[in-house]
Amino acid sequence: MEDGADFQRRALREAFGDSSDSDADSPSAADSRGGGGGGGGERDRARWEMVEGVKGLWLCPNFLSPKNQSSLLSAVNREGWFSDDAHNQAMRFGDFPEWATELTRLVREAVCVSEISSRADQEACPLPLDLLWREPLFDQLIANVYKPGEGICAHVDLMRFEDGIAIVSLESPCIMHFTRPTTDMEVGTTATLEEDRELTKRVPVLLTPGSLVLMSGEVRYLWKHEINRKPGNQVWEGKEIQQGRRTSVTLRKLCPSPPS
Ligand SMILES: O=C(O)CCC(=O)C(=O)O
Ligand SMILES: [Fe+2]
Repeated sequence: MEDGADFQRRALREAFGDSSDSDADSPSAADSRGGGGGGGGERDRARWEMVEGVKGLWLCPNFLSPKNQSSLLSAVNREGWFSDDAHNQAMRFGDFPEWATELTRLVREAVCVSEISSRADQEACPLPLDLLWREPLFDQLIANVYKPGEGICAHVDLMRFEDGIAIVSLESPCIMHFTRPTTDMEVGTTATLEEDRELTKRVPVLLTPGSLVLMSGEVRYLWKHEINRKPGNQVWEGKEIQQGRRTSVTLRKLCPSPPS
């Protein structure tokens, strides 16, 4: 029997259908993934990987096709936020530019029309359904531009944002590290401080251009994330990643403000 989640997935798939009302400047559902060619309604499903050991962390490496990555990058650049070198971060609250509304729609679609990697629990969903169907899904965006060597310190996103955070990566690939500090309960359960430190988990995740990360629950509230692009810290499968400029778009939802 079809359960509620199956129904919602199917309904959304039908709603998006294979329409291809693509706008040259905004990523469109019709060719958001795959090789970026052809149109004709052919599109790969979003392929999701559950990051082992980090509850609530999901990676979709094929979220945007190369063509859609360049459309999104042009749309971000056209905002003029980064036209002078001194600026490397821009934020928008509430009123999203059209491309960000479209990007939000694509995130929802990628969760609904998806393929879960066989290692993951097939029932698992990259975003809990109550978050997936909230309106709006996101109302705050940050665009970040990083020069080679630049990154972001380990942090948990501010509590003024709700659960359910998305990060879209463009241009240079990078490794994001997730760390979960030892909880008070765990401290002292090992014989030595050295062993205590071992309990601190550190998980690297490769963010390739066009990928999407979703964080909810434990990873959003209990884990820190960090990008350290100083030499020696971006090593994947034994090789140092060649660094170029990296742009990211982070989408979040503000918590309702307390009544005044
Ligand atoms: O640039 C990124 O990939 C992450 C940005 C981030 O974590 C943040 O702005 O809170
Ligand atoms: Fe963050």
